[in-house]
Amino acid sequence: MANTTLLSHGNSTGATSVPSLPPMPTDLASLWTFLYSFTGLGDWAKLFLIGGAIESIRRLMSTIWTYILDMFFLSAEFEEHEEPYNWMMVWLSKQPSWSTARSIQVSTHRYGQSGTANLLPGEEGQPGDSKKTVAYLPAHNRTQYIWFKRTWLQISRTETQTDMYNRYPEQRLQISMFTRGHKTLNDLLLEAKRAYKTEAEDRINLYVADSRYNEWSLTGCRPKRPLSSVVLDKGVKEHLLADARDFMASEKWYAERGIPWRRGYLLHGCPGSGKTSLIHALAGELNLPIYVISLAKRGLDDSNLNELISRLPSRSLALMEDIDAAFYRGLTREPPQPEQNTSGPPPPPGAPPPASPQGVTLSGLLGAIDGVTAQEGRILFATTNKYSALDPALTRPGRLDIHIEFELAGRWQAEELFKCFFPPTMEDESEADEDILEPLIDFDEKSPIIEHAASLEGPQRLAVSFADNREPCPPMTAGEVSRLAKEFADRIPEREFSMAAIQGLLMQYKTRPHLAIEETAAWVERERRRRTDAEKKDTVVPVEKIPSTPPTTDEKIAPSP
Ligand SMILES: Nc1ncnc2c1ncn2[C@@H]1O[C@H](COP(=O)(O)OP(=O)(O)OP(=O)(O)O)[C@@H](O)[C@H]1O
Repeated sequence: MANTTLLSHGNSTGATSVPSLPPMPTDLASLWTFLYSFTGLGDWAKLFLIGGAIESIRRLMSTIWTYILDMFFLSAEFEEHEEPYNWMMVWLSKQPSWSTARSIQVSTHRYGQSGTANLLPGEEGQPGDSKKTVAYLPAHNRTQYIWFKRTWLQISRTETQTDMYNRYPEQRLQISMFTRGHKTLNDLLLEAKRAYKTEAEDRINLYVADSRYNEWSLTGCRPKRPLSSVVLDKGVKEHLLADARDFMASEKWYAERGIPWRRGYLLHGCPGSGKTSLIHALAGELNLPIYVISLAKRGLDDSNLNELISRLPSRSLALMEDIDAAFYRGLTREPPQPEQNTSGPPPPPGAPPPASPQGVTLSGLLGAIDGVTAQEGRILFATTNKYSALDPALTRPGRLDIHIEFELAGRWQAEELFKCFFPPTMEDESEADEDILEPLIDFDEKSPIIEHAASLEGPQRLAVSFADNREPCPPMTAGEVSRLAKEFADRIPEREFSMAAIQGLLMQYKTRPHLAIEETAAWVERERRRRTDAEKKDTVVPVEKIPSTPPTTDEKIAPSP
């Protein structure tokens, strides 16, 4: 009241009067009464309380819902760099649901299966093409539903960013299902794995190191190569196969004697003699995937290599090609020397030494091959063309137990290779009939194409030889093939050319065995001349110019590092 009086007094000049304020609160109750006296604030308080209550109820409901979902829904995630992702994608591509789905991805990706898949459903394609059709898959960033054995599956595919430039986006697949136990998921995985394996039955999976995660990643697969197509001196491949089979079946034997269950093979010798081809064929026989280790790969150092080798799955085949070439100046136990920078300004004082060009050292490699972290149950194959450059520590038993030398082709190998190229297509005739087939090379008796080819000379003749490779091979009995093979081998000098070179010769006459034999002597002369010229010039032998591109059967398992 005193205030009011005061104000009244102040307004004695005739100004309008101001209503009096409630007294200032002195305790909590009066503070509440004081605040409540402001009508707007009271409404705000009500709103606040109601909003808070609604949000709490929403959160509670969400927790209960998540709990219910967790109880009744099972959610499985698949990441692109892991193998189950490929199983699932192959399985999904086989589901008929996508042919009627409203939102799909049309994909030519084969998820670890080899070959291309470019045909559309119903499309015929060229003869000889792969008959694989493009796959229909669930679209990205959409949730889709399909049934699996009366269980409802919710499928979502997403792409996650792995670095700030999103250079290597990673695909993820999430499958949720309305089920309490893991049985349905196991059944699904089993079915997907089976579908994947059926597709890959006659193939070998190839893995290389993925530098992003330093993990193995499936790069593709190759058709299995029949062991019979690799022609080596008698008994070599049989011995190797028997040894590898025995090793795979001897886990207990190794454990009982405390010997690490590992086996190493070193294949050495001249280029193009079948080292890689043999490994490829053996992997197919043993049904093992191949893990290619490129020691010269940029960024691979001792610790990465160690980690990779320790991550090799048991029962796998690790391949180190050109093991000598992986090292900067041959294999040595010396630590890597940093390169001398002879050009450009000298490094500032205190600057770190330049990075060594040598990522993996010999001691790092030795440790990785048989160190404590090295995986058990794996077979290691190493190849080299420079056996003498290898350190004895690397080639000692325990690391590389069996060494096999590959020589230039012998006559017997040339003969067998010829038989591989021209298998018999007719039943053997009686002995009497076989005699009629003599003499072996008789161009008068051959088809007009052969007659024409025989009448040509030099490069023209070579050009015709490729153009005519589409002609069917003349039918031959086993007896005739044997005689032709012998005739061919007699014209190949013993241990002078590699099997790859002889294969190159036969490739030019894929369907004309007689012409191949006829051409052999000239080919040998040409090769010798080329070699002498190259030796004179001391240069690399250039590959012979080929007039048209024949189909290639490059059997390299992995690209050279
Ligand atoms: N012994 C062989 N039997 C059958 N084919 C062979 C043989 N040797 C080589 N070839 C053929 O030659 C080509 C090259 O063979 P491969 O790559 O296996 O030789 P390599 O010894 O591993 O050569 P490099 O040492 O240069 O890597 C392949 O196409 C393969 O089919």
